[in-house]
Amino acid sequence: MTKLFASRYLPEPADPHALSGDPPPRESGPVGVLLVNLGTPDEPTARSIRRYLAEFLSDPRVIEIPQWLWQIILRGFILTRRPRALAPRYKEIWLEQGSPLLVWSQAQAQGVQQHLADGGAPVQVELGMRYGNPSVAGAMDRLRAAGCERILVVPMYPQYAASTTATAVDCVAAHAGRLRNQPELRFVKRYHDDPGYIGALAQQVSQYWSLHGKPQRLLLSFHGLPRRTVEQGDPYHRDCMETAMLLKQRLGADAGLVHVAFQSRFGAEKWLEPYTEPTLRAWARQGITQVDVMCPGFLADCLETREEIQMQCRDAFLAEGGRQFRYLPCLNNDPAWIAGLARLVKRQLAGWIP
Ligand SMILES: C=CC1=C(C)c2cc3[nH]c(cc4nc(cc5[nH]c(cc1n2)c(C)c5CCC(=O)O)C(CCC(=O)O)=C4C)c(C)c3C=C
Ligand SMILES: [Fe+2]
Ligand SMILES: [Fe+2]
Repeated sequence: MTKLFASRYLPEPADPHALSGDPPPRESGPVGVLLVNLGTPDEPTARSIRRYLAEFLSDPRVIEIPQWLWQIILRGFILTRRPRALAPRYKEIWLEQGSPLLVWSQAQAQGVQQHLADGGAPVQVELGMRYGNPSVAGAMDRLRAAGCERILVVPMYPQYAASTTATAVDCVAAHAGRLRNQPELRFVKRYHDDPGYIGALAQQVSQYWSLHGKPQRLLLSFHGLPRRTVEQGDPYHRDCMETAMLLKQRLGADAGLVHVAFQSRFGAEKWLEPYTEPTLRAWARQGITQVDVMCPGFLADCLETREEIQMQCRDAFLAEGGRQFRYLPCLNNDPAWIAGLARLVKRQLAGWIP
């Protein structure tokens, strides 16, 4: 019977004491921490970008229109043009070690691992990408192979959204669904108000201002979402506004200095407003000449921050008469942020580590 059918589950490492009547005490492995980020192309080439976008944009959590219709549009129009248009934009931001999103996410995983190891916690940290490499399934398998019976999943999005956080949870659950011997799983939902996160953002801004002076306005640019998804119950907009309010409070900023906008609109539908680039253009036309822009929802610099904000939005602001556009980088490997993330992870591991 067993030889006739392949198992529907993935093979497990054999337990040498299975079926023994008197097994020795179990050896406890480390606790696993799985940081999940979005993913990025392997190379800044049209071919690699096409593979990435095909996976990303086929996720029904990201594009909610019926798949039969969407796949016609995606395969017939988007994947035939967009990858070639994006390749030079990715090339401009590519780092020696690879895509910035991957490089910074790896640095964050290593940094948290180091902090927890220094604190004596028996923890193994892995990075998994929702789309592309290194995959979530591969990262979970590495943790299982290291003996992790418990895994804390931390989506690398401080503000919860169905198209980012929930799809990361789905992806972990889908892999767990292929396992016979599942690990115990915990998921972090959001940390948009976490003191370590807000403190690291505030410190970055205030240090910059004490060195270079304040601008007329600081724009906090968050990734957008279709407005409809928020009307249907996605809590993302409120999370963003709460982050902005807390950051404003921590900065002790004067009224009118800090503003919020939403970037990276995709498609014809209405997205969350105000939109980042039109806001910057309008400000320049109204006579605002100095702006600082930061993207607090992105923990790592990537195409959407380096190219869309630092290059495209800068050009738009200057073209309309703006004089000084300063982009404040994402938290990346900022030591205050890495320490804050390690504290957050430790808190979430309560009961799992001493
Ligand atoms: C089309 C729908 C999209 C939704 C909804 C969306 C939400 C969303 N995305 C991020 C973070 C990132 N997005 C990135 C790139 C990117 N995003 C979309 C589309 C949606 N995003 C596309 C098509 C792309 C690829 C680039 C492009 O074609 O314009 C990235 C950068 C990846 C990189 O390689 O550098 C990030 C990060 C969030 C946080 C979010 C919802 C809150
Ligand atoms: Fe996006
Ligand atoms: Fe974009």
